[in-house]
Amino acid sequence: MTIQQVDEIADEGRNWQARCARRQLRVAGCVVAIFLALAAIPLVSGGSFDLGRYEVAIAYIVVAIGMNIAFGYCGELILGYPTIMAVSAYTAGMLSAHKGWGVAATFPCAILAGTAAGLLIMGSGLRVRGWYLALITLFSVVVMPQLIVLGETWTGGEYGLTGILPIQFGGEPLSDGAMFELSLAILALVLLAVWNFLRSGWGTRLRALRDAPSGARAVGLNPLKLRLTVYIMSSIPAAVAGFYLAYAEQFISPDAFGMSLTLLLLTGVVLGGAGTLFGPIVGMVPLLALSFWVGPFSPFNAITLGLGLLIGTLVFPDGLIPSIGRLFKRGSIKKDTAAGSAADMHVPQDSHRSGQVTQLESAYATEQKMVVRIEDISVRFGAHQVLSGVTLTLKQGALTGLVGPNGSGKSTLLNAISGFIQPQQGRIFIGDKDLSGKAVHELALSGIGRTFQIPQLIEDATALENISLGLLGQRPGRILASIFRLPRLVQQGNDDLHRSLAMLAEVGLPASAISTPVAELPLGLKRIVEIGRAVVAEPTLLLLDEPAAGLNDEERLQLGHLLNNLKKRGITILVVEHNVPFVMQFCDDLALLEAGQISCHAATSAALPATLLDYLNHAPEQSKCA
Ligand SMILES: Nc1ncnc2c1ncn2[C@@H]1O[C@H](COP(=O)(O)OP(=O)(O)OP(=O)(O)O)[C@@H](O)[C@H]1O
Repeated sequence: MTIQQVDEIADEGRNWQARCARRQLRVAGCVVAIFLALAAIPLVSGGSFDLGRYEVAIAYIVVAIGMNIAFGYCGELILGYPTIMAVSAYTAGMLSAHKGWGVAATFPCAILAGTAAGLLIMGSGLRVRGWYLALITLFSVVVMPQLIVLGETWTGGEYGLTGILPIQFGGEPLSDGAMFELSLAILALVLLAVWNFLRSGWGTRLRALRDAPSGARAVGLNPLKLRLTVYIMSSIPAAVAGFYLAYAEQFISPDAFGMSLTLLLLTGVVLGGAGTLFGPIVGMVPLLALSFWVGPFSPFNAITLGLGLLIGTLVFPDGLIPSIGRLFKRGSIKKDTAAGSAADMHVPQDSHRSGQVTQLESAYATEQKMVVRIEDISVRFGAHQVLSGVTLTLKQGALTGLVGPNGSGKSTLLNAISGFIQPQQGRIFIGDKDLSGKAVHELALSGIGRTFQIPQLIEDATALENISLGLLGQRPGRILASIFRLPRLVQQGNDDLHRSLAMLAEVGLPASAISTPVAELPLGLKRIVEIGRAVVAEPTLLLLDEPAAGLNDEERLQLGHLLNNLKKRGITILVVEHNVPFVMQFCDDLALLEAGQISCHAATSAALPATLLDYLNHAPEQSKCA
């Protein structure tokens, strides 16, 4: 890549950062203006009935914001939020009504109880996904009102709980106006906390878990830890809303936490745009307005909500916010039609092939520079023995091509090395370190990077964001530091952004990839983005699964040059590839996998053994050596 091209990317990176900062400032300005306007409502509003309705509406919006973290950003179909609200509301209500506790004491109890209930309900998400998870969590919404009725001595049963003491300030109960301002303050704080949380890198982590779970694990993200974080973060707003409702109404009944609330929340999040920060607000406001217009207890309420969902999703299939965003973007996309062309790739020509490689496996094993050793790996699926005692040694900075017939187990071997499959026997060493039995994310953190036959990327994120995921996988992801936007974390985010930009330039992506969603890139560039994501974390071993598949001659050549450059950085590369000209041109040595074993391992710089030549000459016509 020329200095001019590197400068071009650095310029575009700076422009992109400036554009993002400007957009965030504009959005923050609008939000502050809206909140200030809303704060004036008590001055013009009719009275406590109207204010009470607005407070309920705001509480529901707070819950929808929490739901959006799990459902929108992480793709977890969790519907049990009314239950979390109920647990929190009843905890606060009962402690206040029966024990006379003040707000300072009931608040932590309610939030803890609500969050614990959230973890309990959502815990099944650690085992099941999709509709199973939806059904289990929905079940809690059906059961909760019955539990409340069963515990009527404490909860007041179906007639509701009364006697909740009002929130006091200076010995006086808060006025209706002050209660409304409190609800606004809660909404503002929750929105700010969630915004900070999502833009600190957690948003990218969660979207990776939603769209590319294997990719997320391959960069070092622990899905269990991520999901627990999501469950806690999405439960807290519901718990806060439940707590607030108990005090706002000073009366709670089981009817308030039923199925219709679930429907309202789901509709609002989907209609506004799941996975967008302001989607739940934009979706909930018209629905709540409709609901209040029809009457919350009217039989037409559910019908109106259902119609709203139907019409909304037909007209705005991705939700209101993405549709509005597309309208604004349309002009710029038209202008930028060349954004994703593979021909824009800027990969420097490598100056030389790697040095001599040794001939056979036994010889490799004695080399001082040996870094990766795969020993006696066996994998069986049921009765099907795919790998039987595969042993392979890879030298530092060498590019080894793993070839073999379809179904011979090449991808299985990559999966076994990277932890996606636990082999029945065998060991994997990087240097002296035995990595056998480790989980995928642990192996990623130990220096194993990989790509996939079908790229595992966040399709609606830009190439730059996808590459930065490689670094996010290495970071501990501190939740409180993210919410409070501690300067140390912001600095690290900036450093990571610059490293990701440098990687984008190094792998030869065009400057336009900084702001182009990868969904708009051709397959060749997607593969390069995946390589960038793996390499930015500076792996010791890079595993590539058919990176040249579907590429044209020019793109293959560019990919080969890129791999040569990565080798020069000392990265050991194992590439599964069917394309014979590609492996002959770029690989330092070739390993042939047949009948579950490495039948031959030799350097491409020397005369190839007959077994390997025979395989290469009988490879499919389109991939034969010219
Ligand atoms: N998770 C799995 N469960 C059961 N069988 C599997 C699984 N993964 C792979 N296999 C089987 O293992 C064998 C090897 O598959 P693998 O994908 O590793 O082959 P490959 O050499 O990479 O093939 P190709 O070159 O076509 O990609 C195939 O018969 C495949 O059906």
